[in-house]
Amino acid sequence: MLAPHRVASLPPSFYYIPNFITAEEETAILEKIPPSRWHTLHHRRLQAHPSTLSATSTLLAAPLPPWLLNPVVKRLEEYGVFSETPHQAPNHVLVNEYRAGEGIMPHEDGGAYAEVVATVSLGAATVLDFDQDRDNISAPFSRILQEPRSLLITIGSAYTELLHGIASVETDTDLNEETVANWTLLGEPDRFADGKSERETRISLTYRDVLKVSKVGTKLLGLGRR
Ligand SMILES: O=C(O)CCC(=O)C(=O)O
Ligand SMILES: [Fe+2]
Repeated sequence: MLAPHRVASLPPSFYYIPNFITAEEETAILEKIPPSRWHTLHHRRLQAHPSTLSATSTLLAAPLPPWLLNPVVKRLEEYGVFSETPHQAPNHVLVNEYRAGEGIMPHEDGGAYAEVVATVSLGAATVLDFDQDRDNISAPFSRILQEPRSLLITIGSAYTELLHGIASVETDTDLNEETVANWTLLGEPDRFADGKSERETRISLTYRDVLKVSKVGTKLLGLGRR
């Protein structure tokens, strides 16, 4: 079921699904994001559900909130996205908010998670850059354009071995079939016909399966929520 969505030009395995959720579902999720849970960083805000991982990259077992489960996790199940990870389902979601002009420095994600990452984009489009080494971050090895309501799935070592980042720009430029790996999979390529995409506030939901889960203490200490 995922095969038609494979980004053909890229190793190891990227899949891009435009309109993974509807505009109504997008609005409903955006309205449910709890304002009290934001951690403010230099150039973005983020929140982790059900909680931030411990220093040993362990997750305290707790369910994801309903607004993160429905419809996204149900639909991921239909596509079998997490069917081969240790818990056969995502157990952790990072919510990142970027305003126009904000991004995330090129980084690798480390080994806390199974090698399946599913990212839902809300609110606005952005461009994710992939690079093979830190000395060459000005010329991305590959770029993926993520439209609002789309799903990007990365399977394999891409997130742990490739640097990925989002440039801190107000406008993404030079977008075309040659420079954007998922161009032929876009839902509305005509919107980018002039090669440009203006940034607006984008919220991403990054679904992952954390490998180490601790069931101890969640009930006893009431730590399930943070
Ligand atoms: O917002 C995104 O799409 C990327 C987020 C990311 O790379 C991360 O949180 O590690
Ligand atoms: Fe990352």
